[in-house]
Amino acid sequence: MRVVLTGGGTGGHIYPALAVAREVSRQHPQAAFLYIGSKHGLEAQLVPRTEIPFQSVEISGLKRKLTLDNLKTLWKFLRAVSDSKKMLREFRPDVVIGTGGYVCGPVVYAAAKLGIPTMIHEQNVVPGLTNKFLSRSVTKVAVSFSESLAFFPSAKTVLTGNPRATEVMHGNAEAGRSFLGVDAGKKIVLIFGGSRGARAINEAVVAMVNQLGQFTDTHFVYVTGDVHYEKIHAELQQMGDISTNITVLPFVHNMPDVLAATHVLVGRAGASTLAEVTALGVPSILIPSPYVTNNHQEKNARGLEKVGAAEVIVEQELTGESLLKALSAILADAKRWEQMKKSSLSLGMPHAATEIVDQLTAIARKK
Ligand SMILES: CC(=O)N[C@H]1[C@@H](OP(=O)(O)OP(=O)(O)OC[C@H]2O[C@@H](n3ccc(=O)[nH]c3=O)[C@H](O)[C@@H]2O)O[C@H](CO)[C@@H](O)[C@@H]1O
Repeated sequence: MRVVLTGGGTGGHIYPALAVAREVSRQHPQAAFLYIGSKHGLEAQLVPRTEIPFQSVEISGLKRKLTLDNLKTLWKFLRAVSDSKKMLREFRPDVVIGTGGYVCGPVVYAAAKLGIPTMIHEQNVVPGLTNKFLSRSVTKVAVSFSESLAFFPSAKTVLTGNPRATEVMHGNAEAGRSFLGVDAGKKIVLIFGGSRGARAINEAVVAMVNQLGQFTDTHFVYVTGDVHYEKIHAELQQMGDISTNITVLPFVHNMPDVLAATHVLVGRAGASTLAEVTALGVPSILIPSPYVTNNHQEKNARGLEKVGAAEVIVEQELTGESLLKALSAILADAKRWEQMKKSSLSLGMPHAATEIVDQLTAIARKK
C-alpha cells in the first residue's frame, strides 16, 4: 500500500499521522510512505527523524475575517493545490490521510480532485476549519470523540479515537527510565506544556522548583518546550542550588517510553496528550490552554475531570503554590491515585490506530 500522510503545525497534528504510519507498517510491512507538510511547521523537524520521506508545500492559515491577507492566502492555497497534485501524480498513493493543520487543506483537496481515496482524522471535539472544509470532499472522516460525529456528514464518519493512544501502548517503561536515568524505585512526574511548551506552566514550575526536594521518592521530568529552554535553563542556574530530583529537557522525542514510566502528568489539555494519558491510565493535573479556538482544551480537560481522571487548574489560578498543592494531594494519597488511574483508563481508546488503518485499507485503491 502506498500512503501519503499530511498534517502539521503542532505535535498534536503530526504525531497522529506518524502513529497511523507505524500501524500501517505493522499491518502492511511493504507499505511506502510520503509525508507532505510545511517547511515552517514542526513537521519539518519531526518527520526527518523518522524514515518517512518529507516534501513540502507553501501554505498559511486563513483568518476568520475577510482581509487582504486572506486573498494572498487563497492564492497560496491554489498554488499549493497545484504543487500537491504534482507530488501526488509522482508518488501515486493508494490513499491519502490528513490529520489536521492548515497544510492538510491543499494536499487532501488535491488528492480528492485527482480521484484518490482520502481520509481525515479530527483529534478535537470541535473540528478545526481545515477539517470542516475538507469533510465535503473526502471519502472518510475519522473522529476521536462521539460528540464530534454531529459536525460531519454521517454516512462517511466513523468514531475511532486518536491513533496516538495505540502508539503509546507500545511504549517501554524501562527504556523510558533508562533514557531519563531514573531508577525503578522512584515515581516519575512528567511536566510538559503541549508540543511547544507553555509559558504559564514554566512560570509555575520555576516558582515551586525549590520545594520539590520534599518528595523524596519522586523524580520530576520537566520539559520546557524547545523555544523556552535557554531562558528557563538560565533562570534555574541563577537560582543556584535547585533540588536534585528534577531533570529539565527542551523536548522529548520518545514520549511513548517516557509516558509508560510516568506516575502523574502535569500539562496542557491538547487532544493527543489526553488520548495518550487515558490509553495508559496516567492520572493528570491539567492546565488547559486558554489561547485555543472555542476554549476547546478546557472542554477536553473537563471531560477527564468529570470522571475523576484529572484535576483541572485554570490558567488564571495557576501558581507555584496551587500546582504544588495539587501535586502533593495526589502523590501523598495512593488510594486517590489508584482511583484516578482507573477513571483515566475508562476513557482510553487504545485500539484507535488499528481501527483507522482498517478503514484506510478498506478505502485504498486496490492494485
Ligand atoms: C496551542 C494549540 O493550538 N494546541 C493544540 C495543539 O496542541 P499540541 O500540539 O500541543 O497538542 P497535543 O497535546 O494534542 O499533542 C502534543 C503531542 O506532542 C507530544 N510531545 C509533546 C512534548 C514533547 O516534548 N514531546 C512530544 O512528543 C505529545 O506526546 C503529544 O503527542 O493540537 C492539539 C490537537 O489538535 C489541540 O488539541 C491543541 O489545543
